[in-house]
Amino acid sequence: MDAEQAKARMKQLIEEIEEHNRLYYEEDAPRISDAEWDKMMRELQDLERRYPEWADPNSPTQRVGGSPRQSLVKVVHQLPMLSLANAYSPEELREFDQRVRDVVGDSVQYVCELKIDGLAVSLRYEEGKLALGATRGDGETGEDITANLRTIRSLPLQLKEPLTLEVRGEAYMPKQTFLRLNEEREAQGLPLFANPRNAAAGSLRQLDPAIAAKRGLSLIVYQVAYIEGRDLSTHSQALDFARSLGLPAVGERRGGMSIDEVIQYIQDWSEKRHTLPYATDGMVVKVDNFAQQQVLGFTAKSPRWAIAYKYQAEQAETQLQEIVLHVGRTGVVTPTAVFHPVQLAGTTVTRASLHNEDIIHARDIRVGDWIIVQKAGDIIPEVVQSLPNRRTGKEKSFEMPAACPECGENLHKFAGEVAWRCVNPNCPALLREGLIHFASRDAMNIEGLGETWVGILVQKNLLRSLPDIYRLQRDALLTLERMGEKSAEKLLAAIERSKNNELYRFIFGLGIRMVGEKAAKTLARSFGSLDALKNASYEELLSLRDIGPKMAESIYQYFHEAAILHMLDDFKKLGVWPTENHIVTEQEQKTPYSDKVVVLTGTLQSYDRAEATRLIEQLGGRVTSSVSSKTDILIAGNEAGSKLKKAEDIRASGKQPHLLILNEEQFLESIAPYIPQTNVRRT
Ligand SMILES: NC(=O)c1ccc[n+]([C@@H]2O[C@H](COP(=O)([O-])OP(=O)(O)OC[C@H]3O[C@@H](n4cnc5c(N)ncnc54)[C@H](O)[C@@H]3O)[C@@H](O)[C@H]2O)c1
Ligand SMILES: [Zn+2]
Repeated sequence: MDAEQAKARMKQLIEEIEEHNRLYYEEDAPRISDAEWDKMMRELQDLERRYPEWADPNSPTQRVGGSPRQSLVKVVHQLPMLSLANAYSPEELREFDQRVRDVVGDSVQYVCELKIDGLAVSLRYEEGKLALGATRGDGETGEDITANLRTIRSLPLQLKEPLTLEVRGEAYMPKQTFLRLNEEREAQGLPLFANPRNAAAGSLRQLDPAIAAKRGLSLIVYQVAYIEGRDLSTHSQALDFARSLGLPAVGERRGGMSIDEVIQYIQDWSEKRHTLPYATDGMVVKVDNFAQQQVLGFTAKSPRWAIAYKYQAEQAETQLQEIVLHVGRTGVVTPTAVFHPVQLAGTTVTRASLHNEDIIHARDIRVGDWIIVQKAGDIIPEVVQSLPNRRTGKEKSFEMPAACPECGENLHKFAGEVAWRCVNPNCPALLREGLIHFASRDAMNIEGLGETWVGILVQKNLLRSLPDIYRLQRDALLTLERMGEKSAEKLLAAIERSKNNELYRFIFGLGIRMVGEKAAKTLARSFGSLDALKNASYEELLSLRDIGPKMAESIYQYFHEAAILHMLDDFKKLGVWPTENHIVTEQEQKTPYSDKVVVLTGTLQSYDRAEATRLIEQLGGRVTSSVSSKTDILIAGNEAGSKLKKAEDIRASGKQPHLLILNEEQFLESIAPYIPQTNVRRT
């Protein structure tokens, strides 16, 4: 490669890496595997080393993470939050050790800690109380996620001593929780998270703490950045002290090691780590002594006193036996690879989702092929590639059938989608999955009506639609094998009880495409009844908080389908027609903002400008940008300046004596009765 080619390649790599960083750090939805990303990054680092004259000072090799999300309040870190340099082999660890000893001498001792795959957060306690929690962001500026972090049970809100300090840690989603979350999302037809790290990041970086609270996140503290009035001399000591204060300091750790011992320790954990409840992707090696750390210092991107050893994703070769198809609740037909059992990251694996037809063809995967499988993020099995040179000629290319494997109707592919769907509303697969979802805990919560009984009841023709649940009779149930008197009564009682459910549960249970629990709550609160929701226009739907054009379209279409309207009639006749008690609509209820002219100034901690604007508009107000005698309400956040002054002047001058000036707290109070409860705090 000549210099010109190298220059072009570097530019191309930077562009690609930046796009993937955006998807990964800002959207929490990576499109390539970590291994692929690491490879690009290494190539770029290598080129920059060989052609320093072309190296871009703003290259992703010189920067940490991504930009903070616009909708969240930004936090400037008092001490920057950095990334870690990586090592992929014992040789690279020895090189690291050499660099360290060149600077601080041979007395150095290392601490090793398992590297949990989550997201870095910084936590500030003031006089023992949790005061601020933030994401890493770009290392300099992160996002305020205090409200979400408060919902993590392993995190103390109050330390055992009233100290002011800052610690860093990894917020993560345990493996089981992650798998369950993705199962739920799949059932709801929502996009899946690629790995626990993205799931944890996605949960913490959104605006509703109620959602974070439900996501079962956990946290481990791996660094004490600062403690007021304490002299600690080693990292190990600092973590022990953090633990004594009640902080969940990292437990899988060992100190006092030479580099040989470090390499052995890493080896010892390479298999054992799979038995931990959380996903790990490496081992962090740190110089223990703070004075030595200080001498070593930092690069722009990472400390020179630490390095992350990354474990290779475990891979295995096996033979693909068949590709089976599963029809989900939304009708999406997903191909799954079934192969000879292999051991991967501590479990026996026999299947892996192939996601869709395009992926199968892009990776040229044929039935009968030898394939390489691995666990992505060491959790979800995936087929990496086929091994074409081991083919015998008997392998068969996969072809998506034209008809649904469950009902035989033609499958459809919608514009812009890669998935094939069964759109037959009477497809037994759709019916079965739909019933399971309707009865599930977060929807109508009908205890006893799980996968097994739904399967049986559908098979026996006792359930042919959702409303059929409310037509089940005791006698019919008792004809079923393994259904005793007691269970039948319990089931019928649970069904009866569900008639009194909140409206949102019913809306969520309907399984409208893209409508998750949160959107269902918004719809319930905004429309108050199914009759109103049924008749909502596309524009009305679109005007709601959290509902974008695609979702609005999906809801609108749903309620304009004859079969659906027929089904809703059925529900109504059966007395299943929940309504919302606290309806909020502009027409029915005047709010403090109805017909008011409102100006926002300064920064609010709870909402960004766009959101606050939308809220006020939903409550009937009109938001303008400048203060005048027509202004009715001024909402003044932190650092409110000239507009606040002008409003005070106008009020004092008598031109608009009723001009109301609210600080953030008063603003929150004024809107609280009209928005869904979001202040979920542990008690
Ligand atoms: N697939 C993609 O598109 C894509 C894009 C960008 C980044 N990535 C992945 O992200 C990685 C880079 O991200 P990064 O900069 O966050 O680096 P990193 O995750 O490799 O290492 C730094 C992080 O490790 C974490 N950590 C866990 N345990 C720790 C401990 N005991 N001590 C110190 N830190 C600990 C901290 O959160 C710290 O910020 C890449 O290796 C790549 O795998 C993937
Ligand atoms: Zn079908």
